[in-house]
Amino acid sequence: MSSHLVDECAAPPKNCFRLVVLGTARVGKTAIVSRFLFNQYDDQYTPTIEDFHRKMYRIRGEVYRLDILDTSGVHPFPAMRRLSFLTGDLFILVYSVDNYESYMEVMRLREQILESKASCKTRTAAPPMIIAGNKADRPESEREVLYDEVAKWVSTVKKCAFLETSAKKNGNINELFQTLFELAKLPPEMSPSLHRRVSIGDQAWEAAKKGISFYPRGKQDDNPLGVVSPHARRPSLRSDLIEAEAKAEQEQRRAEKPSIPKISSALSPYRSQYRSCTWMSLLRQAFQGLVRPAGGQVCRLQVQHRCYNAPAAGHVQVDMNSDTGVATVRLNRPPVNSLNLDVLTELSIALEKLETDRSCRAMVLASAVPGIFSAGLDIMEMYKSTPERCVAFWRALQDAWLNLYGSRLITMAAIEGHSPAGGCLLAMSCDYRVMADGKFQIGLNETRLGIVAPFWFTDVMLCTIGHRETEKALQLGAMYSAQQALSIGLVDKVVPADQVMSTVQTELKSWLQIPDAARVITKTSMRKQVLDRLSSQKEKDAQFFADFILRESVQKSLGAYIASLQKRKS
Ligand SMILES: CCCCC/C=C\CCCC/C=C/C(=O)SCCNC(=O)CCNC(=O)[C@H](O)C(C)(C)COP(=O)(O)OP(=O)(O)OC[C@H]1O[C@@H](n2cnc3c(N)ncnc32)[C@H](O)[C@@H]1OP(=O)(O)O
Repeated sequence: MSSHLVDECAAPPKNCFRLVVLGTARVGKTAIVSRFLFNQYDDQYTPTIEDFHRKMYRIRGEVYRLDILDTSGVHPFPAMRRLSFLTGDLFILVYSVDNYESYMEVMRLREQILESKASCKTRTAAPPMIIAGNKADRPESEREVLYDEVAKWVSTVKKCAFLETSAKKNGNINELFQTLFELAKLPPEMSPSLHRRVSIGDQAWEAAKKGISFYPRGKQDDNPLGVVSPHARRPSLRSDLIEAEAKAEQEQRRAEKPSIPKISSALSPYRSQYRSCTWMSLLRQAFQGLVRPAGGQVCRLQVQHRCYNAPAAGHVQVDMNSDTGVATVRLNRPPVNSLNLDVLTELSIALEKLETDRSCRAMVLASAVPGIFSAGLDIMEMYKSTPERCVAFWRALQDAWLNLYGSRLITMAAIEGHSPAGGCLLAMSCDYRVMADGKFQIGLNETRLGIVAPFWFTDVMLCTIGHRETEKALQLGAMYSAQQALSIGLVDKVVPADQVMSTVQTELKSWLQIPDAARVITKTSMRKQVLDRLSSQKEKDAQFFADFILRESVQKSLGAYIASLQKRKS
């Protein structure tokens, strides 16, 4: 490696770290990051959705990479938030000294991070954290959080430090990072005052990436230096997972755990259990601690790299048209787009990303599998499962639905095939539905499986077709043809299969003419009650689902239904 090369790719995994900054809105998270990276302070408050920064260092001949995730204070995106907990190596939790509630949120955040890390069995439980009591420049009369109270609490928690800071006055910002880096055993030179900041233009950065020295010819400079990447883009979920897995391997090696089974043999038994799961999805589940490989041991990761390098799973394909601001999201899990934990997680994240993409105004939900919109929830997720997996699965469904039903975007369902149960829920949760005429069916058929549609499925159907039709539809587990669905208002338009997409595009034109703000306020006010009803009892609902679905009688019904599906086929 050239001693002068500061290349994003040149940092070995052991030298790559992700710092996640969390806290409620308006506590100064972005201001702290901005001080650290650019020594700048902006008095204007602009809410952050999620900002990503990358700083590269060259320290004692080695290249280091620090990624910084500056998160949203209001957290409407639970999947993204959980991912930030899982992928963070070190954390800054920020509260404002004039806001006691923001301090309480910091205490909650710490618990949630530890919970996430503990659920991911390949990671160590307590990552290094520092608590920042920001806005310490505020007059004492406005102070709501006492220094001593926080110091006392922090003294009782592991791998945690505390400082009061002022991003505005640049008070203790350097110390904040220095203390955190020390706690995390990172090179002290990563602190702002201990390296030379290199301001680098795009061209120079490109030169550096090609290995061309950006120092004057012949001049040697071995002092530590740091450069903020001008092109930092948040890595994809897939890259996040690859990196997190690589880290987990390192941690494990460090812990010198003996006799780790090879992943290929360790995970083999699960391939029959989770039909048509890809290796990628199994790995993800293993990473989430939801699948325990044979012998209950943690998997070897060298092999995982090979698996990740295989074609991406891509159960949810997103195609963003930046000219029109319309994204097309296609479910892609042949043969029937059944919704398992993996698909639901991918869907949630895709929706969250579109939600934060300011250029996106509308979304078409469709299928990449001919003849199927979605066969609903993956029955295999509910059959002979464990309570923990059931809860995780249900949470993923809740999140995906909350993101879809609560989306600010214009959402349209292009139903080009069958759409039972969970598939019908997804379609009903959009603003408009176009369905293909012919043999395809749609409806909430849960009772036919011996299960019961949860209250939020019912609520959405009530809002779509009214009380009387819902009552009949749910009790009978009715499946409707496209024409029948049109007659009760379950879909808005029926057209020949090859015209579904073009009809959606035509309909979208009139929706796109409405000013977004007025439309979003209207949509929110219409949907808020239904969304709030689930949001306020997510955990209770997840637990209830797990208890219900694992009942012996329900399992028996599901078993019989699975057999009937297979019999019908043969
Ligand atoms: C008191 C309050 C209670 C609170 C909560 C309690 C309970 C929770 C309720 C949960 C709500 C549930 C929602 C759901 O979504 S349940 C899923 C319901 N879905 C279905 O019933 C669809 C069943 N499938 C079909 O009807 C057909 O497959 C089709 C969608 C019409 C497509 O037909 P076709 O193209 O002929 O395909 P095949 O039938 O041959 O299927 C291909 C293979 O796929 C398997 N399959 C089908 N659907 C599912 C599914 N949903 N999950 C998993 N696997 C599925 C099918 O068995 C075939 O497999 P094989 O090739 O191995 O035989």
